[in-house]
Amino acid sequence: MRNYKIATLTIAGSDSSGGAGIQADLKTFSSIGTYGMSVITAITAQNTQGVFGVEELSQEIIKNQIEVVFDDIPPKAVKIGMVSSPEIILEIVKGLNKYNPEFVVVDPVMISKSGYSLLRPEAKENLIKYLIPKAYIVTPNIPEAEEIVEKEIKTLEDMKVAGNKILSMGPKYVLMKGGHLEGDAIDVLIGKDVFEIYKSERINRKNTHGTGCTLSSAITSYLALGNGIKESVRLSKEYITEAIKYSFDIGYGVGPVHHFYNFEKQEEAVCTH
Ligand SMILES: Nc1ncnc2c1ncn2[C@@H]1O[C@H](COP(=O)(O)OP(=O)(O)O)[C@@H](O)[C@H]1O
Ligand SMILES: Cc1ncc(COP(=O)(O)O)c(N)n1
Repeated sequence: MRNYKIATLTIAGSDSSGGAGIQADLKTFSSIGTYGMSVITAITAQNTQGVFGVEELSQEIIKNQIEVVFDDIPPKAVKIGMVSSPEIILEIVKGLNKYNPEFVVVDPVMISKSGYSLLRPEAKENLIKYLIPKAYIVTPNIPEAEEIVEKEIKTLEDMKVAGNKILSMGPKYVLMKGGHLEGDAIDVLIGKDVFEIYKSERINRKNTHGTGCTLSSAITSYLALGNGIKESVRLSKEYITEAIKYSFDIGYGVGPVHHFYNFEKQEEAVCTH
């Protein structure tokens, strides 16, 4: 059930092509039905073919954005994506400590699908030490989880082991995303008293730019709307699966998912009656 009076915030990088980062997050919030706000950490010159430039914003303007947003429209849930540098991470953690939002969803963005590094190597330590412990849920993909636990992940069993290791770093839940393995797209939710597997058929489409951003923003919206963790992940998995299924070719490279497939479906239903 949509409720545009419930505010959600994304703290992330801008993707000029609109498929990932801040733009994907705001589209997802809007599609699922929460009021979306943004704190921009970095600007990328990016399209469906790659990332061609990155400029980080100053700590000062990041702090400023966080404070004016929280002081005026406190978000029910916050999603954190590209954080780029050790200093930016510390600034965000300061903000989280000051305002203490109910739900913090951390998508530990490290490398874009096109292979460009979106997290400086020296920032990994702060990510693990300060940001991951603040998370209600952290949502690594396979390469990110491998980087965090410093171990290869090849099987579902490896995903469980790595997920438990990340859980021991302090978040309440870990969602290990299996999009990078072969076969069905299997994600695993791990918590102290929770273990759930979410499985969908692998969709044979190239348009997966921004899938991780979209999934984590969907979880943020569903949590903000009052769903429990298992239901939020189930609904988000359903949303990303359909968004990939309905994706269309735009640009010359790896295209975005269709964030508003649900609206198009509704229109089709109205037209046929
Ligand atoms: N080809 C696909 N078909 C169906 N689901 C997919 C596909 N690729 C990724 N997913 C799903 O999309 C979500 C994002 O996954 P993943 O690709 O692992 O993350 P990221 O975008 O961060 O690299 C997960 O729920 C994953 O299972
Ligand atoms: C600003 C920004 N944030 C996140 C991603 C990751 O998305 P993907 O893994 O689909 O490239 C990205 N490409 N750009």
